[in-house]
Amino acid sequence: MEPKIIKGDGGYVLDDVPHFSDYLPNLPTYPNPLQNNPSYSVTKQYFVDFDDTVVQRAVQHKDGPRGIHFRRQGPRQKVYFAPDEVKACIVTCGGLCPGLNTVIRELVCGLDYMYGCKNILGIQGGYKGFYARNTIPLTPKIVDSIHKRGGTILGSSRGGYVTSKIVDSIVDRGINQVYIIGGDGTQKGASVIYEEVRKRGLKVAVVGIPKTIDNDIPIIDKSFGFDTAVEEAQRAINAAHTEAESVENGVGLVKLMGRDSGFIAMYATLASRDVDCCLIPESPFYLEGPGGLYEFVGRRLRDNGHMVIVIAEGAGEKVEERDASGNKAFKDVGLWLSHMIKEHFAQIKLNITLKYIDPTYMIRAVPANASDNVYCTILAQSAIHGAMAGYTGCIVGPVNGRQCYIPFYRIVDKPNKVVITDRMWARLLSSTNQPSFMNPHKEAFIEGKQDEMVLSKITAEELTENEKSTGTSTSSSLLDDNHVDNQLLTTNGSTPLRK
Ligand SMILES: Nc1ncnc2c1ncn2[C@@H]1O[C@H](COP(=O)(O)OP(=O)(O)O)[C@@H](O)[C@H]1O
Ligand SMILES: O=P(O)(O)OC[C@H]1O[C@](O)(COP(=O)(O)O)[C@@H](O)[C@@H]1O
Ligand SMILES: [Mg+2]
Repeated sequence: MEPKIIKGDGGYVLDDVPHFSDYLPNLPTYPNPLQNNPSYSVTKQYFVDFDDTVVQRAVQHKDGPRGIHFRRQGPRQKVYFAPDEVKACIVTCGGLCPGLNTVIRELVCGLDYMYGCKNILGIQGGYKGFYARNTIPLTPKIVDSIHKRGGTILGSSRGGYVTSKIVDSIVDRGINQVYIIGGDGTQKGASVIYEEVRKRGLKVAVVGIPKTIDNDIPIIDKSFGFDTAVEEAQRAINAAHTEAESVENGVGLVKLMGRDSGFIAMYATLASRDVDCCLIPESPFYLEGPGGLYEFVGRRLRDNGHMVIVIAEGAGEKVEERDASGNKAFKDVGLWLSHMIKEHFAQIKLNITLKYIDPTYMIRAVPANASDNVYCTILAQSAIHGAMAGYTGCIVGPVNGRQCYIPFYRIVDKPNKVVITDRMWARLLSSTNQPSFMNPHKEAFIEGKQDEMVLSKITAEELTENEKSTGTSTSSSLLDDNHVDNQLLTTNGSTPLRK
């Protein structure tokens, strides 16, 4: 996908999204029907100015370039579809996520109530449903109360992506608006569907709505369902804490989702304050020796009598196999860590009681909470406004709190990960006061990663790279934090921990 870059004064760059007019000149346009809708026409500012854009980086310097911007979402004065011309379809792909049904509901209701489009199809069972299943009609009545249920009424799947068959099905069914709800894998597929649609010269808008509890979609502030998942994870952490504090030397261990990105574990830890140690894929850890996990567990048990550990599923694990979409599939890291901790303390003859809680699917199978429901509504309406206005080849999502249209190529490039040299991870370390495992003199050895020894030492070049990619300059303060951590852990219990 060729980037569509528009440059302006002072280093202004608009990373624009594709539009029908890029490859289909002279299409007819129509006045936006919202102009006659009493709910909107009284709001003079309702239509978005063509030039409205949103800056990617909120923090700016006096003499710095204005930087990258994205096109602001919202209804335009002109639309590229007459209401009865629209044949829309909705598909949900990948793992479940709180809010999927809300997005489906709001797409159906928004298309009907705002633009008078009544021809809407549900594709069942993810991408393969385009060519292997029948569609179902969707109306506001059918979707009226689905937001109260978890999951997706359309069903979902991994794998089964065949571009030509999907686009053939779009053409055969006369579909001209495709709403694709899914995570990073899904949006990669959506991007290829857009390319094929464009190659065939079709007037079909392809718009993605990013979904994933992992929060691994870059550029956007966060993905829908993430908040709900973090909230639901609190119940597991509370249970682990209650169990741990009720016995002598109690250890509660909670495993949360997060294949490559530890956002759920990090935010659930920050929200809870009962967690003593959070382990995520981005931050290698080691068990033995000074600054290692065993030492820290021993210390917390001595000081507090109990402790809680949260571990993300992808933390320090060896990839066992791949799922149908090609994603990493792991052995249970929680079981492995439970076993290792129990064995270690048995060996040093300290009686501990460890309770392992795995709420994996519980945190994503629930309906969306209030804030995610609002977020899903905004995303669905933004997607509709964009497709009606002729935008395509993009996702919708918030950047610095403002909804934008972001070209596919921007988000399929590189997954969003916790940057351990960034302030948020530093906040977590200050909140739990756990070791950073950044001992510059030690290799972080992770059981199961023998083939892929992970070095905990972060090199100067890596820090500089991180600064470049995040625009932060926390590295030196973090190295200081790390220094303090190591001091705390090598004083053999004599230095009081902050907690
Ligand atoms: N690189 C890719 N190109 C095309 N389709 C893909 C790609 N990666 C994943 N998909 C398809 O997208 C769908 C969902 O992907 P998956 O990774 O399982 O979930 P998610 O979208 O939530 O990350 C699957 O049907 C999968 O086959
Ligand atoms: O067992 P499943 O359905 O493959 O789901 C497990 C995966 O789902 C996730 O929560 C989210 O995955 P996607 O967003 O890629 O669908 C991962 O963290 C986890 O590894
Ligand atoms: Mg994914």
